Amino acid sequence: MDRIKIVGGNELRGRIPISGAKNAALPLIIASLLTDDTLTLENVPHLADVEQLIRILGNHGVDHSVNGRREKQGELYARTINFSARNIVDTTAPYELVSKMRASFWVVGPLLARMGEARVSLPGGCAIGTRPVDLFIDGLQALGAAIDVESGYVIATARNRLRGNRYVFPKVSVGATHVLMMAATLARGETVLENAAREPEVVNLADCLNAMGAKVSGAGTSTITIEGVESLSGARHRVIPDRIETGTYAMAVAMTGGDVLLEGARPELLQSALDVLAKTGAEITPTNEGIRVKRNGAGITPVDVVTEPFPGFPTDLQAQFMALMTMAKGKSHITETIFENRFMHVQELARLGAHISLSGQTAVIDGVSRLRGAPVMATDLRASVSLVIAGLAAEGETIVNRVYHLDRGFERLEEKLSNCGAQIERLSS
Ligand SMILES: CC(=O)N[C@H]1[C@@H](OP(=O)(O)OP(=O)(O)OC[C@H]2O[C@@H](n3ccc(=O)[nH]c3=O)[C@H](O)[C@@H]2O)O[C@H](CO)[C@@H](O)[C@@H]1O
Ligand SMILES: C=C(OP(=O)(O)O)C(=O)O
Repeated sequence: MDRIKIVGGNELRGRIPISGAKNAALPLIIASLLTDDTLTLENVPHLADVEQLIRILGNHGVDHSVNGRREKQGELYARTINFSARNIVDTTAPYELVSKMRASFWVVGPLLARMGEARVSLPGGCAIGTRPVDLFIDGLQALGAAIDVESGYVIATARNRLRGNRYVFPKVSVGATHVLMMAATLARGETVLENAAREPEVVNLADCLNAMGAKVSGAGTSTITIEGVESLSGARHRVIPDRIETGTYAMAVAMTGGDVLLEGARPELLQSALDVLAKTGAEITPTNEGIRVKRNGAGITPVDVVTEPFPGFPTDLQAQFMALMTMAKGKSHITETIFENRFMHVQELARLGAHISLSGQTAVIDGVSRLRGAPVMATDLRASVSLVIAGLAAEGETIVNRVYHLDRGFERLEEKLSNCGAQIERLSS
């Protein structure tokens, strides 16, 4: 299994190109199931989750072709991928494929809306909480679907087309918002989703659906209205830059010190996180090319954060921010409100010398003046990258095990960081 070796202590200086967002690309790829025309997606990142989803869609009969730029002998990046779901040959998404990734469950919406049936395994994904699917089931039932859960599969049918309805989410859910929005595009009549997720990825999906001929309004607010249409067409659409990757590298610079331009990053996608970073003492400057992050000399000021749905501080940056706070000049509190088990990085950061105690859903971090490298291991994607950030600032060598978590969500991580002066390499075994 591959590992990442980091020798910490170098400042980061240079430019980091921000990739297309994993969490935007995944629902957009799934939206290709809604039409028998070609959906062309630009700026699709090369990530394990994307490749896995393409395999899952292939199983349903979706063809794809890839174009992109190639750097040296490496993989294609900044890819444009054409998806064609002309013939859907199978409406079952099997356990072997779906159990590896949460978002693959979302095929349930388009398959049901277009084919009138879907049989989808209950999902897997990052081990950060129980992650039930009750809101998907409730919401699809509100649109007229009949749903059974049998032997680990959700079996959904809507023989006479889904029917538009009003559905109020009892809790904000990004995934359930994506799925109900996609399903409602082909339903009979109007659907109104209230207490919907307002994440930029929801807006990106709504824009794509509208380019395909859907009638979606209000995405980005908590009320989304969808007027169902008979069918959708093909379109060409661009994946937004990854706000979590942006925030991750911004926190890395805030931690190591230095000066980096995050190319192509868009500040409005992560304003709350940038505001918090500015309070820690980092200098954040939006430019025509992206976001410039700088920290020279001065130490890191402790700041308290609470994770919240967008536009609040994102749970997907909680672990990275905790890494930064381990070296702050004093005590900070981080409260996780989205997932009940998203503190797996705490004990690993402690291996590097961090002082963190847990009190329910709040971590209390007592900043230390230095971290020391150590072998560490993480159980999920963002926790893994928090260990990379800490390793970049720690003295000596850090080995991060279970790199496959990182490969799910960070494109060319070692290359992007080493181009800015980090000593980081992948050890293949
Ligand atoms: C691929 C992708 O985009 N993943 C993101 C998505 O995950 P995902 O879409 O899975 O997250 P949700 O927004 O659905 O989860 C929010 C909360 O709602 C709960 N819930 C969700 C659905 C449901 O049926 N019942 C229920 O109780 C979840 O357990 C969690 O406590 O949004 C999360 C919250 O911003 C991010 O951390 C993930 O990176
Ligand atoms: C939790 C994440 O992904 P997933 O929802 O696919 O598990 C993430 O991207 O941080």
